[in-house]
Amino acid sequence: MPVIRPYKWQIVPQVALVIALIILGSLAGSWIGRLVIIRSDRGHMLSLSNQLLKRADFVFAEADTILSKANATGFPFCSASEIDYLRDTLFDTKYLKDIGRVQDGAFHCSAVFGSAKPSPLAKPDLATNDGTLVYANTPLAISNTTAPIIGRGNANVVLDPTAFDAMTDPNYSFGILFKPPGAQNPVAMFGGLEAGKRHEKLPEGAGRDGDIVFRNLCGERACVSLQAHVTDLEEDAFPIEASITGLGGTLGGALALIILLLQRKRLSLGARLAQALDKRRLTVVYQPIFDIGTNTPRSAEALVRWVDGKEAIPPDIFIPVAEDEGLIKRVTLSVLDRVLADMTAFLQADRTFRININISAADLIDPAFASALEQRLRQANVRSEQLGLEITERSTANAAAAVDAIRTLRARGHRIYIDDFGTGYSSLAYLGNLNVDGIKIDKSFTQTIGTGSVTVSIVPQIVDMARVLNLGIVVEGIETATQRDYFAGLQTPIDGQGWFYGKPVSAAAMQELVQEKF
Ligand SMILES: Nc1nc2c(ncn2[C@@H]2O[C@H](COP(=O)(O)O[C@H]3[C@@H](O)[C@H](n4cnc5c(=O)[nH]c(N)nc54)O[C@@H]3COP(=O)(O)O)[C@@H](O)[C@H]2O)c(=O)[nH]1
Repeated sequence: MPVIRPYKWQIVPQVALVIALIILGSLAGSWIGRLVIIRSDRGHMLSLSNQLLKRADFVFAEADTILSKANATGFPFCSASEIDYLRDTLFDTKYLKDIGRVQDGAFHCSAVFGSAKPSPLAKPDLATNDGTLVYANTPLAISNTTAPIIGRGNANVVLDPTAFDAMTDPNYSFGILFKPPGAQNPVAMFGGLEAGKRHEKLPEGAGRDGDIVFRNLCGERACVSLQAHVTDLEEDAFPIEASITGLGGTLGGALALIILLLQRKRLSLGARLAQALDKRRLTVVYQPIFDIGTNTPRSAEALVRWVDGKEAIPPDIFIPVAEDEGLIKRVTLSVLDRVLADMTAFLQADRTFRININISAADLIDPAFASALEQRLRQANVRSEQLGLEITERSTANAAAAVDAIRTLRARGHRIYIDDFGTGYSSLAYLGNLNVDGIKIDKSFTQTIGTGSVTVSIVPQIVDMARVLNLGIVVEGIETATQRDYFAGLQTPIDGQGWFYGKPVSAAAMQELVQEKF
């Protein structure tokens, strides 16, 4: 009987499972959330730095073009017509605030100021060999702001200090650096990051340094340095991470509930089976086994059936439950009881006929099993030779115990067959040591016959080896005449079982079929 534990001892592991899966789900969710966020941050940094670089290259290219134009206006220096020309030119630019004319280190006129009193130019932050002068942050006369200025020859241009404002992101700081041809180091012109500061590992690179993640990249005329504090990114991503963590926890909890429901269903199947056994509700059908050569029935396999209310529960489902719940020995004996109730008279009338029942590993190694069989058979006046036992390869895993048990059962007169042969791990040599009477070749081999499958090619080898080891052969799952003919052609005594000979039927129908064939 299954051990029924008190309710409180059943509930503790269930609650523990739910909590464990919620925690595991949350941890997995948090881990996935962080991965998603890191990936999305990386993607965002890459795209933002590319956009900034594109804009920077455009701004500096525009400055370069306009400087060339301003140096070659063709008008008299700072004349009204030159100033008009500069104004027209400025009007067409996108990121310039002014175009000025300079001479002998002094500013003379510009598009915005017109003609002015010459004023000396400040000291540039960078002067290159080709005469480019770079002013990173120059106070503007027309407003309180500062702006970057680039000069060359007798002209200079004021760059729009807001050129990158539309691209700012509160979580990221950037620096836009101008890299004139021939300059050793670029000069920071826009953005909060200044040239030469930590993390500006220019020219190229991306990575993490302490709390800071950075990405630096350079184009033709400009370099971009983009950085963010990991803590800011994490803070910003917190709602997403929390949602994914919550989702993970919920999925973990749902999984735990599904496991518990399935477990409960399985447990309740066990309880229902125990009840069916108490009320003797299991029945048996019989499938005849024929001598393929003579086409005569020699034995039959008893197959258990369980109809619970209106639901027919297949043995594939309830036998494993019976094995797990410690009910399998009761199932086996109840099958035997049913076989004896159905077949005793028939077996007494034909002492050569045999019924096979399926037994499990637990039956095989149970020292009381052989006696339980003997007692029932004696009472019914049925010979041990008339009850065959089918065991699976799995149930012989404990080889030493299996060998002993098989020896005992054979000594009492039972024939022992290895069922579903070929689906497990045992070789024919291993079967030689087990000392069984025969093998039942699994129906999966039979079904490949006539299909050209390579699996067919090992069937003759199995048959030959079985012959060498003096093992009886039963082929399962014969459904067609082609399959039957194939085995008949192997010129060795083989028994066959399958729908071709007859489906599993009631005891009365099976007896009728056998009597018809004799
Ligand atoms: N421990 C016990 N196991 C048992 C018992 N009764 C059955 N079983 C095992 O359950 C598995 C499924 O059995 P079942 O649904 O009864 O299927 C059997 C046949 O109906 C089926 N079969 C027979 N001929 C054919 C065929 O031509 N084609 C085809 N597709 N199927 C066919 O095969 C099953 C018989 O298999 P086997 O036992 O390997 O000979 C099954 O593993 C049973 O063993 C029980 O009382 N105790």
